[in-house]
Amino acid sequence: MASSDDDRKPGLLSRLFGRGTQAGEAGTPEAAPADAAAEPAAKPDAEAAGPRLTWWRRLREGLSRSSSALGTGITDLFTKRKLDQDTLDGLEDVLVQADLGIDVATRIVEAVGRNRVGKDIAPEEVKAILAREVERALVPVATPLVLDEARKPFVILMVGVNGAGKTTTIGKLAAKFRADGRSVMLAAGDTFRAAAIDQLRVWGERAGAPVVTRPQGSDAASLAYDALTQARQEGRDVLLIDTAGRLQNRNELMAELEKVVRVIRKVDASAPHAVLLVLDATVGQNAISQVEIFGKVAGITGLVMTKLDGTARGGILVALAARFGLPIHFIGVGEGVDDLEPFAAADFARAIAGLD
Ligand SMILES: Nc1nc2c(ncn2[C@@H]2O[C@H](COP(=O)(O)OP(=O)(O)OP(=O)(O)O)[C@@H](O)[C@H]2O)c(=O)[nH]1
Repeated sequence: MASSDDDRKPGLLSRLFGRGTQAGEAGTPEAAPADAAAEPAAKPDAEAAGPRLTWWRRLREGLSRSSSALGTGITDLFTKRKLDQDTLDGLEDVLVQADLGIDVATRIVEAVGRNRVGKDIAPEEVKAILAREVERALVPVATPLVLDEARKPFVILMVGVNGAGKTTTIGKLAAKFRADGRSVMLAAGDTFRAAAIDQLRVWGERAGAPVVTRPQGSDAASLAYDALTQARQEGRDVLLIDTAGRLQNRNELMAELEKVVRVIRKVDASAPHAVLLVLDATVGQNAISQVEIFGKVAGITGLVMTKLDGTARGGILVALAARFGLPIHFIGVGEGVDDLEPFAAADFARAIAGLD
């Protein structure tokens, strides 16, 4: 059953989540779950007390582990040294270790080496070239998620491995869509984990979006079917469907995901209108096989990369962009509601290169 929240109160949402408020004012849901993972908007005390960080600062700080790994490698190589082949080889190693992928690494090394061998080159100059080449690789995939108003509801299916951040991302997206004045419904399709259902309920309450749930262990496909039927009847703008995390090598679970897609299409042959693969940046190269396999099973239309704040391997996003060319819609740099933003190529490139 959907909860009976009044979901047409964007004012409430802006009070709870709106930009320009203190993070610490983010409101406490009445039914706070016991599960720690179900406290999505909690912010560190220091941040709650201080002025809100702008997205740029959060991005810059979130990517600091990746940028300092790159920055240290570059500084060590390029300080007070004329550029030679050894330095360029060393640079390639640093870039590959930062998970940028061999194609982009080669392009950056070529760009740094062009007309500069035997000359002085400062680390800052290398970082600027790095930022420029990374941006060039990312521009084609930095595509916003466009909600087609003709689809009512616009159905978004969230897929990914366990713990990638699907439920949290749904909560953050629901808050964004509500802040834009859209009517949103959530479907707690992760029927394996009771905590995931509770977690989604809390996010739904916060965002003012009713959450369709079934008891733990229920059939995820039939829940998705019911949720879409209900969202249609109620004229919702957006339906976000959570799914249980599954490893890409577990065939039976992947088959279940196919079933969810098939069943959704019985209600609306054009649905799902977006299938977003949520990728945890900390997994590094494993993200590549996740994109390949989820792409085959569920027909991914776009990517969301989370936990860029928890890793030095943020470069994986660049490798994925170069390899698959799939749209990257959003990136996450923390657990709070404001820690997810549309993906912008230039900002990401400057942040990972450690430039201000
Ligand atoms: N640091 C950080 N943590 C995040 C981010 N996004 C999600 N998380 C955390 O990652 C953990 C897992 O997130 P969930 O949303 O429960 O992941 P899930 O994919 O729904 O997990 P399953 O239900 O097991 O499939 C939670 O503790 C989230 O708060 C992020 O961008 N940065």
